[in-house]
Amino acid sequence: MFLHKTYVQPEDFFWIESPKHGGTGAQAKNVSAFSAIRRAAKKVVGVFAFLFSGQRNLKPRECRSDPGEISSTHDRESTLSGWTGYSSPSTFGRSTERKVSGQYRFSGSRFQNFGKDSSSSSSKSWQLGPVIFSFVELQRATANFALNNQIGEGGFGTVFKGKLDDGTFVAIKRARKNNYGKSWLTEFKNEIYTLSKIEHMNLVKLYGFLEHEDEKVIVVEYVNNGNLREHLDGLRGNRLEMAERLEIAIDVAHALTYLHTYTETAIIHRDIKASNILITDKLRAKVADFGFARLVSDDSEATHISTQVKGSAGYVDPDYLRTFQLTDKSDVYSYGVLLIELLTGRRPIELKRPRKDRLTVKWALKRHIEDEVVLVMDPFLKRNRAAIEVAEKMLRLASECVAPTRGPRPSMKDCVEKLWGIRREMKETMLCSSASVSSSSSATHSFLGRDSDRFALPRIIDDENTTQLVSP
Ligand SMILES: Nc1ncnc2c1ncn2[C@@H]1O[C@H](COP(=O)(O)OP(=O)(O)OP(=O)(O)O)[C@@H](O)[C@H]1O
Repeated sequence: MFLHKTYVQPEDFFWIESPKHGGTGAQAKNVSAFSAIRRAAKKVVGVFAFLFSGQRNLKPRECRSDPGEISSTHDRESTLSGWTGYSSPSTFGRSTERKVSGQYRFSGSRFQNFGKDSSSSSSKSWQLGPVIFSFVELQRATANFALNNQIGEGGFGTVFKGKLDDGTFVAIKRARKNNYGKSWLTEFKNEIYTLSKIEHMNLVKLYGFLEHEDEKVIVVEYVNNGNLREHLDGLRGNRLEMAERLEIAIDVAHALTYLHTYTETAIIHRDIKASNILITDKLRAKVADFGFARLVSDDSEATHISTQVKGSAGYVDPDYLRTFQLTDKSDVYSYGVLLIELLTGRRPIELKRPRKDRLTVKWALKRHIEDEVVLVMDPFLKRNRAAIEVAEKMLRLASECVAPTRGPRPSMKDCVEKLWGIRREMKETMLCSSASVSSSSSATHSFLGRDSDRFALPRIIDDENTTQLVSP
């Protein structure tokens, strides 16, 4: 419960930890629900004031107003809470190649969500919107940032697993202290701002942050089963099966479609890669790490934004590298690389391989042209008919995504539709194979749903259709 915590006064633009509010005393616990709600509202105002500081001197009251500015998007956003994958037909087919807005805009809808949720006095305050944590609280959550709570390391800093006072597990991203350049600070604010605007089951949720003296910390939803790269490397138990890889591909495609098409302001992630795809215990995917993300305005005239190139080696769109023009199709390129990574198990760049095989995309596409898809498949994947068919179709889709120029690349929404088609066909193939196997022999088959909440896929244990594993 955080309603007793420090709240930003509306007139403040920067949060300063105040001992007067920082404790967990009985007095604080006794605040009425009404005053708690008001204080939490002020705190949300403060979060956004913090984000806007240095960009424009925005008074909190102004955040709420400007109905003209928000009216076109508000209805859409309000229909999106609890989004499950498909919605907002009005946006079907609209171009998502839009230009970056000059200033970040705040729609005000978060206040409305806040008002709605706050009727429950038992709700956790981060559910009402991002909150500002105290350092003491985060120290408590991580046993003073103990080494054994460390779960990751990235360009930004160190990631810790933490347990908040209310029992919620969180991931706490603590910035490296010698890191504080201008662009780094932008990355920090960017991640908070972008995450605060989004809500989707395939994207990590922002709970709050801390900016106090030289401490910069982001607190997000904890995703408990490592990242995709760890799964492909076999560091997380069983290797992923083809059906599981396909589910992950669909989850990531949903997340990107949401970001490109259904958010109030379109968002380009800019750093899609396997280590930024977090995996749940049910083997579902959540996209993380919005440090490089860019918001784009809804100007249908604009086709791109010009920006300094950001991203990770092997995943960056060559068209973006060449032109410095960023569009949502740059995410589509990275997504194509990710599809190939899912199929092959290889990293995009593998320096230990012979020169001609080092660039995985090039290597895989050559095999695709030569009709040797089975040789591209991760050696740990079963080679049954259904899996090979999925590999062929996924590779075809990946080859479209990694087209050298952005024009012919599909949108993420197109990818979602194609992937659902692949999934449907895989299910049919599996059912056919399963039926023919059981009628011609006593081969066993079972219906397992280890991977998915969606619905169980048949998993053929019999390997009658297995082709010989040929090492590439
Ligand atoms: N919400 C989370 N839940 C669980 N683990 C996480 C979470 N966020 C990050 N991690 C773990 O920490 C690792 C590093 O995450 P982080 O987002 O800091 O990487 P990064 O800074 O983007 O790295 P890079 O700069 O190389 O892109 C992830 O690969 C993941 O294993």
